[in-house]
Amino acid sequence: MGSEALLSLDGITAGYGRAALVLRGLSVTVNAGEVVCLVGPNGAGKSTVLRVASGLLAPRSGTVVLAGEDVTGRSPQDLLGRGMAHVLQGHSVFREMTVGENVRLGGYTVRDPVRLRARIEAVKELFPVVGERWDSVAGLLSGGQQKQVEFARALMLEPRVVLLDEPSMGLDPKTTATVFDQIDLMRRTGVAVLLVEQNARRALEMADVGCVLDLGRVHLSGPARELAADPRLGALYLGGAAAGNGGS
Ligand SMILES: Nc1ncnc2c1ncn2[C@@H]1O[C@H](COP(=O)(O)OP(=O)(O)OP(=O)(O)O)[C@@H](O)[C@H]1O
Repeated sequence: MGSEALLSLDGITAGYGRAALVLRGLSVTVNAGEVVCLVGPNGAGKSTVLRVASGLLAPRSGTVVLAGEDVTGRSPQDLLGRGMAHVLQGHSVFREMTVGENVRLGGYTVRDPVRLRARIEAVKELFPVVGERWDSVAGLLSGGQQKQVEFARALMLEPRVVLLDEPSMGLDPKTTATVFDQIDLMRRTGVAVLLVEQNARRALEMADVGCVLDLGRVHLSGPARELAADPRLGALYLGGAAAGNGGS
């Protein structure tokens, strides 16, 4: 679906403080209605790619283009307002607040009450558990349910690009499948999804395009299912979370 490039990172170099560069000429493009999955060993720089895309880390060189506009170096708030949503690794729901309060936080800049109500209804439809547990304290939900609350919160502003950092982390296989189904639903709404996953095999089964990061750049890329079958993918993990045993 859709061939409109919504997010393009081009020739990105980036790093932290005086330490060696983490990204060294990285380029990746995500089209509307497409899931692009970044895989690679621990420390390869996958989360760093998402941080550069969402404005949390300014690149040293290279460009970030969102829906045709050069947004390199813009703040996370600015990028959020332009349609970039970043769901961080781990759990980021406010555990003491209700599901409804968490979701409403994602729409705090929506001034029009009619639009706000419409967005709430839209995310409840996409993630039924959000509606069912609206008044529950978020910390009482299971890990997978909390992840769906995070997704709902991220979609409140109708983002064009969603960055997902290891959404299956800590989830059992059944819940992981549910979360991946939800990512598929996001894709069907026309959102461009840039996904980081350790669970390479499962993620590549669902993604459209796969990119293997190594030494700070995209080392291998292509149609996700072809990449999943590429023996070089396993070799790059060097006995770590190899594609063949990363699935669960
Ligand atoms: N805030 C930070 N300050 C300094 N160095 C950092 C910071 N965050 C990450 N790094 C370093 O940058 C490199 C890439 O980290 P990053 O988290 O992007 O990798 P990753 O591929 O997402 O790893 P993982 O699969 O383990 O989550 C690592 O060497 C890491 O130590």
